[in-house]
Amino acid sequence: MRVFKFGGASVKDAKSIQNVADVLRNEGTNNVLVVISAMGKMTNAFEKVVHAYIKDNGLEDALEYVLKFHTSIAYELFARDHSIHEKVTMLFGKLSAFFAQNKSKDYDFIYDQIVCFGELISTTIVSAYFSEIGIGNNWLDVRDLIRTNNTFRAAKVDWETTKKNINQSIKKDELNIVQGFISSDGTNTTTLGREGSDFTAGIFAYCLGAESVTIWKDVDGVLNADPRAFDDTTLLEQISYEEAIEMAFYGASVIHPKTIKPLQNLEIPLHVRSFVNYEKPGTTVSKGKSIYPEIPCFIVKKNQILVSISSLDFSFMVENNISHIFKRLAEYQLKVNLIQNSAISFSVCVEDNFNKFRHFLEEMQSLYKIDYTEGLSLFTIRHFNEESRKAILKRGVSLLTQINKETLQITIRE
Ligand SMILES: Nc1ncnc2c1ncn2[C@@H]1O[C@H](COP(=O)(O)OP(=O)(O)O)[C@@H](O)[C@H]1O
Ligand SMILES: N[C@@H](CC(=O)OP(=O)(O)O)C(=O)O
Repeated sequence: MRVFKFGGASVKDAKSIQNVADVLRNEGTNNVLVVISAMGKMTNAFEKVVHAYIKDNGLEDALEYVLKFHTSIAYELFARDHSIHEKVTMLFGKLSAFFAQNKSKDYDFIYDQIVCFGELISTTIVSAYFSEIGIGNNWLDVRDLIRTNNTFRAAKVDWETTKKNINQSIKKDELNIVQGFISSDGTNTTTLGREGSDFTAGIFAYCLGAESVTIWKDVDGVLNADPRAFDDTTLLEQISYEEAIEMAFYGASVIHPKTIKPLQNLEIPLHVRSFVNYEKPGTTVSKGKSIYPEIPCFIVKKNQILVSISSLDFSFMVENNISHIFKRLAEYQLKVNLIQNSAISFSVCVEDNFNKFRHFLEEMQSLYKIDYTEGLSLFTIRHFNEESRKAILKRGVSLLTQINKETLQITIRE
């Protein structure tokens, strides 16, 4: 069986959904399982519904936006009297029923019960469209298949139950359609973490012992840099699982990091291909050659804060105070991207995704001498050479550099 994953960008409007059908016709639909994400940026839009519901402010507008988005796509794809419109209305009815019945104040629980509708609606529309144009398919509710614990928004997979469920339900000689990102603890909906649909594809491939996984993208494959941040990019034809994990670790946003391990365990090749130029082979991630062509790869992380911490009495920064600092960094959910230590100062480059840096600072300033610079970019170059290093240094003032065997990292004020 082949597993395909179509992300939000591939189903962002009616035309894109028609294009997905073209891709499948070209690839063949027998013995295929398709994982589909919410359309376009709909998960972000459903997050706004969550905030509005919790704050009890603006819920109607937030809902109206997602409803209009989906209904207009459905009206473009189907006749006015098609049963899909009723199905979409029913799904929104289920969401309203949740608002009416919910008594929980647990943010993460509420989040999962709401955002899951992005994937439920997208797969319902895509499945109906495929049926309409003669592509028979088997729509499945992935919540009956992927079993997790109840850590809402970051659920952990129960692999044994999931494998059993999947192998009992998937029709191997048909086109199966499932939702990415969402799952269940047996009672309630859970989610696997933002951008988790790639991981869903990895879960299915592992449980089915699939022949391959293909992630269909709006780019030709894995490039040596994000084309949104770099002008000249080159397609990587082949990378190893380890290289893909390294790239994801440093922040390349092209493949979700959790996807690789289950595939590597069974040596299932992962293809990253273009849903626009679908005749092209794209990138293959598999066992073997680390990277081909062997060129420097660039990863950039914006909005970094470089913090330099030294003791107030000029004593050395050693185990006891560094361990204390790390404990606090974890408590304030500051993501550490780079660490450098010298005798009296300890530097970290962090990301403040939860707006907690100010609180961290307040606490630390009473204990240590702190210098910090905000608004930096952290550039990582895998397989660096002198030319690539110079190219990055041209982008601004370098504040901190670190070199590992294959990897150069530079914090820059652009
Ligand atoms: N190294 C890279 N190679 C290819 N694309 C990359 C890379 N790094 C970042 N990207 C970006 O990832 C985008 C595709 O991811 P995304 O929009 O999240 O797709 P999806 O809708 O499938 O989740 C590309 O348009 C590209 O801008
Ligand atoms: N819709 C979810 C899951 C996902 O993976 O989406 P995408 O494939 O569009 O990145 C999200 O946006 O987080």
